[in-house]
Amino acid sequence: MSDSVVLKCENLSKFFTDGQRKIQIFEGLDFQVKAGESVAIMGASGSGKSTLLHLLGGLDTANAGDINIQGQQLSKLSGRQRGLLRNQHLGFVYQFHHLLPEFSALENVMMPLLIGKTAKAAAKQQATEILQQVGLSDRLTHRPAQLSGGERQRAAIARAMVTSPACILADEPTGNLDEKTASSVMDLLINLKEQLNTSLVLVTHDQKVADKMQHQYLLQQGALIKLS
Ligand SMILES: Nc1ncnc2c1ncn2[C@@H]1O[C@H](COP(=O)(O)OP(=O)(O)OP(=O)(O)O)[C@@H](O)[C@H]1O
Repeated sequence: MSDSVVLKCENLSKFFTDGQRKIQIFEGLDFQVKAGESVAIMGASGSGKSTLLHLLGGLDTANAGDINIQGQQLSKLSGRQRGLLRNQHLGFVYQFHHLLPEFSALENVMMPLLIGKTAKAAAKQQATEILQQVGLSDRLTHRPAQLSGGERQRAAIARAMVTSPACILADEPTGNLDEKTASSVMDLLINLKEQLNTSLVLVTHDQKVADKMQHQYLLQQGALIKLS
């Protein structure tokens, strides 16, 4: 495993305002993820886990502090540049698959490559290969509604991984699955991450899922505490 830092945040603070009231979610967070590392972020409901993941993915902006991804400081990028960085370096997996319903599994997985200007034939080949790796080679033309819950999450993982991103940001990726399916989807995610040396930052309530990660953090009362 290389020691290079893929994602780093320093002194990160976020609050929301509700009328006159300021709701501080967290303050002064420092956190970094090296190439190939896997990290679980745990914490009670409402502690700010999803908010942190949104900031790391450039989907929301911090009130203070810096986020650096692959050497690029998010606050210095335009919206377009942030979109490019997301497309090139990050992959996202959510609790609900967020596959586009009118497109097949293959088309959904090709999408990030096409957005990144990969030629259509090459995109089709790469998407087919990764769908084979996640065990969906006989589901290529199925639309999301024609897939099981576990299959949809496998397709969502394939879509997140197809660009070989530096880091995957996953928000409760197995939160909507039964225990057995969740376990096989997690094993698949970890397997692919190992093969591609992708870093993984995963938000979860589930201690069993967190135990599969190399490091664990707890978000509590606005602070991020390193547990392991
Ligand atoms: N856009 C917003 N405006 C105001 N408050 C918000 C906004 N987004 C989130 N919050 C508040 O910030 C807090 C943290 O929310 P967040 O979704 O990050 O928590 P979480 O730890 O991911 O919770 P859960 O485990 O239940 O998903 C919550 O109290 C939530 O109500």
